[in-house]
Amino acid sequence: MAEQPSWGYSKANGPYTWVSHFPIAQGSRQSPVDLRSSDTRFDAKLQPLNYHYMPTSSRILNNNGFSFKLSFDDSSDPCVLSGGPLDGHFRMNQLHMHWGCDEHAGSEHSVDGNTYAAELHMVHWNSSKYSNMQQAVAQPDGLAVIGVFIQVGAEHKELKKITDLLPMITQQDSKIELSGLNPLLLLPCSPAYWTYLGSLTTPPLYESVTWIVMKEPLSISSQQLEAIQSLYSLRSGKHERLLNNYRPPQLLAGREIRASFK
Ligand SMILES: NS(=O)(=O)c1cccc(F)c1F
Ligand SMILES: [Zn+2]
Repeated sequence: MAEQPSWGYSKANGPYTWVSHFPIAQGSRQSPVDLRSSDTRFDAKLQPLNYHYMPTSSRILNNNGFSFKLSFDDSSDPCVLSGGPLDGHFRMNQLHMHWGCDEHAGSEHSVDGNTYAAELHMVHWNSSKYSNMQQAVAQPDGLAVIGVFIQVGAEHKELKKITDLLPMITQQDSKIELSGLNPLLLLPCSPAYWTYLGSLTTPPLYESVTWIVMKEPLSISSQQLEAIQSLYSLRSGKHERLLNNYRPPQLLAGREIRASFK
């Protein structure tokens, strides 16, 4: 079996090339999408989201070569999401971000064509139906990801616990302990969200995600955005800045986007 070239975000291996090794890239349930007002419908039956999130104990913050991710030990005192559009309980497995090289592009979802500086993803797996993330990740009802837009403004105190550590993990695969992060403080004040059925936005692009995108963005300082944008990757063998790690919007292909707000 030929070694699969590693995917990435450069011209040579970026989002427009992923279909060659991951044909589902042209599927009918791909993410991200542009959240267009003309495609969204207020759904009064949508429940509020329920978070049973505790300040986490020791966690690993590692860089997979394209982003940093905070992995949670989802066996003990898990952070659990339920309600909203979801059936059952979903355990948080990791959180990570996507960004670009300027503050007006970097999010994956967009709102009526408008993009943000970055987007936080909080990845949960369906612990009511599956035993772990690996089992759930390819199932159509396997994952729920909360997307939170990020714009430049006031400093974000809770995200500072992450951005302060980033200069220490600029090398690919470096890891560092982070404890005491409270994921609840990474959510915006407003409970308003959009929801639709989509996919992972990175290979293998499994169509297994119920997306929940929060309407209200978080603000971080320009210094915090700088720290995020200064992550380096050795993935291509060269020590280079990560210029961007966001996938462009995909076809809605007739899907419905529901809004929890009018
Ligand atoms: N960008 S993303 O949230 O769709 C994502 C990426 C990698 C693994 C995942 F489980 C996942 F959900
Ligand atoms: Zn993501």
